[in-house]
Amino acid sequence: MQILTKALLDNDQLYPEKVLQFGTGNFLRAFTDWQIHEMNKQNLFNGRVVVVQSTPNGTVDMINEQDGLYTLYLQGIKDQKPVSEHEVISSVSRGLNLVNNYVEYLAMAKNPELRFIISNTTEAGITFQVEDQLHDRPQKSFPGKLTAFLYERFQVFKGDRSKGFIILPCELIEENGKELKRIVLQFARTWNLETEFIDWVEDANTFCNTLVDRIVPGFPKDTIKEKTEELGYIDKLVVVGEQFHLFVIEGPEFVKEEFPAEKAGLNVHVVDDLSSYRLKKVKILNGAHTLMTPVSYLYGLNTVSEAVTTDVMKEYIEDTMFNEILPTLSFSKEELTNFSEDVLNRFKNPFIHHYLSSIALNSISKFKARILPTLLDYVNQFGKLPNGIVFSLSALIYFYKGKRGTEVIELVDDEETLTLFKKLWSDCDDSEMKIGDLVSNILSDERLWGLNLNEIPNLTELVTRYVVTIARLGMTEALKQLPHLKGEYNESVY
Ligand SMILES: NC(=O)c1ccc[n+]([C@@H]2O[C@H](COP(=O)([O-])OP(=O)(O)OC[C@H]3O[C@@H](n4cnc5c(N)ncnc54)[C@H](O)[C@@H]3O)[C@@H](O)[C@H]2O)c1
Ligand SMILES: O=P(O)(O)OC[C@@H](O)[C@@H](O)[C@H](O)[C@H](O)CO
Repeated sequence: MQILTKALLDNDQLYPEKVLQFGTGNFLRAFTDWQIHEMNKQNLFNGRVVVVQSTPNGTVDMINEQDGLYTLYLQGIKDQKPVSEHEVISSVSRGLNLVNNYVEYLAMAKNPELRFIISNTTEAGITFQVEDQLHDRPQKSFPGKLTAFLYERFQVFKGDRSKGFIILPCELIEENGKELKRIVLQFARTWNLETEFIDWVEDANTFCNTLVDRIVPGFPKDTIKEKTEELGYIDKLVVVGEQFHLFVIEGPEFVKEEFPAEKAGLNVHVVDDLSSYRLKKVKILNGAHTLMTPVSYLYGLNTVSEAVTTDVMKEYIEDTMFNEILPTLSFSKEELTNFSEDVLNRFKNPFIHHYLSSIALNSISKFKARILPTLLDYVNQFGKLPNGIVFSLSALIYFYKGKRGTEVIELVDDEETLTLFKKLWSDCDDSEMKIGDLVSNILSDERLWGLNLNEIPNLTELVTRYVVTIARLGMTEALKQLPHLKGEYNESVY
């Protein structure tokens, strides 16, 4: 069987390179690269993407081996019917590995048609790294690399204001565009670059805040054999995503003209303020993912669809979403209910195997960003603890013991966090006193949570009670007991 390359395609339209993309992962290939492909099909964009790899485990070698081509499966409910479609995406021109191809990377700054910079370097990517220098090849951080590229552009076109970029970071952090710009300017100052360059970064470039939404489990490791037979060629870069997509860009009107995805019929919106979209999506969708992961995994389940369709778990997830997350949001009840029901239907997508283990990556910082604000809002608004959320926090602490029965859980988090949990759990037996000490130690750690959680009334006691129950009875039994353990907190507030 042949590998997917240009030789297998009839249509070999060579559009100019208009987009520089940082991050070679599944998500962007199923999201913005697909959107560009869709716009190209309608002659609305007529441009291609150069993908640059920043970390050693990227995919550029495979991208180049396949002439930038890959197959995207979009599976889910479309117009109320289950749909599975697949298509070869041809919007990527080539990939560059910055360790070997830094000269080619900087040379792209000379291309007058280059207009967009898109990134998804995970939440860890948009950071300032003090050791980065302008002359490094490459700089370690993504903003460091970007600053060096922008400086090259500024020099090549002698500060021409018409040669700046529209910058669309897709990392799931608050005000991603604003934060990226802040760090680029920090590098410019740290590297003592001219004030004219700083002015050019400010005036000629548009850093947009964005919000992305599409569930992309990535490479279909379970079904690749059947898919390869169906396709009739070998594709090492197959990506699976759901049908649903939403891209909200906070930016000026001209972005809509230059990135005419909405005109192409896609669910892409250029708006003045995306905060309400973000609040709903992160608190409800990502919040529910993060909330269910340790509980469902310890219960013995492996995927999101299993979790939202297994009776006791379904009840736990829905109860917590509707009674604890939703009441902290100030949108109409109807809007929140509809949004949550849509999210639950997306989670049930029978085609998609979205592994809880992949959502579990960096769970502590995800809990802090995606659930903790809801816990705090709930306590402030209602003067009591949200039990379902507290139970998830307890399950998370137990999850970081690293065992599901006899199976070892491959925890992926930063070194410091893993070392802390390992030490605390190795000193702990199942006695209430020891677990109480462990819980109190973890909750007090401001590096993990940004504040001392022991200061929240009754939280330490309730988490201890739940962790003890999980440790002694196991998750299945603990979950069954949750309604009784809730005691006085059991009534609904919504
Ligand atoms: N998969 C989804 O369903 C989905 C949906 C919306 C948003 N996202 C966001 O996408 C990210 C994960 O991306 P993915 O699903 O494509 O995973 P992935 O592992 O396929 O890709 C991650 C990419 O980030 C790069 N990267 C990782 N750490 C980096 C760092 N410190 N600096 C620079 N680059 C770095 C990797 O090289 C890789 O190219 C998450 O941050 C998530 O919030 C994912
Ligand atoms: O991608 P992560 O690891 O940051 O978070 C896991 C999921 O919550 C996330 O990927 C969602 O599926 C996505 O944000 C939906 O748009």
